[in-house]
Amino acid sequence: MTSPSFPRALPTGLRFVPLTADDKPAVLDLDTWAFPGTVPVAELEAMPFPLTWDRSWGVRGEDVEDGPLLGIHGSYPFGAFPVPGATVPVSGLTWVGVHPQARRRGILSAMIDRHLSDCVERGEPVSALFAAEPAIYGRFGYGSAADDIKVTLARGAALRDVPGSAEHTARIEHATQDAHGALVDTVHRAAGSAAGGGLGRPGWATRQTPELQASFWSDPPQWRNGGESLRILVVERDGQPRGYALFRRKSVWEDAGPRGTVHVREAVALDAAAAHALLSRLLDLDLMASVHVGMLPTDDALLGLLVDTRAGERRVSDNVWVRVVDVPAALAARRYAADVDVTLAVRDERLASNTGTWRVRARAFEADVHVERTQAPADLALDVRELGSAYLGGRALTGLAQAGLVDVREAAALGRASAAFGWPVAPVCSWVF
Ligand SMILES: CC(=O)SCCNC(=O)CCNC(=O)[C@H](O)C(C)(C)COP(=O)(O)OP(=O)(O)OC[C@H]1O[C@@H](n2cnc3c(N)ncnc32)[C@H](O)[C@@H]1OP(=O)(O)O
Repeated sequence: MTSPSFPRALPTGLRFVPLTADDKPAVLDLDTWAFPGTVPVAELEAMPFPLTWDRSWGVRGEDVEDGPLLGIHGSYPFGAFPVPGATVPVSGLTWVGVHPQARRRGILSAMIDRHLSDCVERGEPVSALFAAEPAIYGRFGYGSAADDIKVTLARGAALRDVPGSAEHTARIEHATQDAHGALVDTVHRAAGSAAGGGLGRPGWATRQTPELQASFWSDPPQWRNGGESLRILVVERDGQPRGYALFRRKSVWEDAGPRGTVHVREAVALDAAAAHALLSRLLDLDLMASVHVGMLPTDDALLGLLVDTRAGERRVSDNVWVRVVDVPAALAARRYAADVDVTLAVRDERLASNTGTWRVRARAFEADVHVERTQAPADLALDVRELGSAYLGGRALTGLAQAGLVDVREAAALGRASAAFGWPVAPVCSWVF
């Protein structure tokens, strides 16, 4: 891989500084400037911290030895991030913040170039993120690559019968990393790789570092939003865990009586019977009137269990965004859902080594993928942002073309390429990084 051609420099008078654990108070201070909140920095300092320090950068004045930071960003090392039919090293961009007094001077632009350059150096052909605001990242070549569904169901919402559900036992416990970390990890990974009969769910990132694990499981009262401490519902069959839901209940009392709410942070099941066993119990908790389940894939089993397919309120949100950093490496690393032989003219304003026409050849679902630069005419032309949108198989090239985001030069190629770049399992990440 080659270095980015146009790394943008920081505004005059500013410099990048590598961050260490000693910078934690300054990082938290900047973060609370960027993301206003009510929890004092001193209390945040006592909480587990998710960043990997040697992948984290700050921005300071050139003549300031330490003191306040003006910008920060970091990345998580997702060494095995699921993409269609494979895993790829992905750099999860995170904790991006710029002090309000320093905004719109180009600090983020320089931080992104630094990040992309770090990805290139580390051999991470793809970067992914959750976007705070959708208007920010497209200009840097990130494309929205997946959706998730948040659903609110009334207590007792009717579910279809599923054979085998009654054979599950359930336990409800205080959720802790010590007691449940290994179980949750095992079931979470298994659900990702078993999806689609073993095709795997793209985007299904696992919490790969000890820092991410500790942060995921920490449950400080300040983050509970009036709810109880974190609980876990585990459903088991023949003594083996088959699904879990991490949740908290929130008491609400109105004149008419109890109207409590159940907030499910992550619900994962290995098959339809386990999903039924899980959801039927969540929908039957005393004193609760509704159940909010967040960050489900658009093809999730829980949604398919409802008798009334219009039951509840559903909200679709953008989930992970993808930035292809190294086009040939990224395209060769995934598999394709149909035989394909297509030429793509890719534009990338930040990483010139990606710009050009690429021929992609693959057989359906096979690992033997060929990607090479070509002088042949392009069938389709697109920005690297749209390539990122299509990369996990969740956004059809046909739809992007209809929106004018893919330029179709060879009409017959569009449908074939779209079928190949798609994937039978909807991409999603079940937690925000
Ligand atoms: C992966 C994550 O961590 S997501 C979290 C992102 N962080 C936040 O949302 C916290 C609050 N916001 C901030 O900290 C800052 O405003 C940031 C990080 C979003 C932007 O930082 P800045 O240093 O102001 O960005 P910068 O000056 O480099 O702007 C680059 C371009 O993006 C545009 N831009 C930046 N932020 C936004 C935004 N929120 N909405 C729309 N456009 C934006 C700028 O207008 C500029 O456009 P131009 O190139 O046409 O002039």
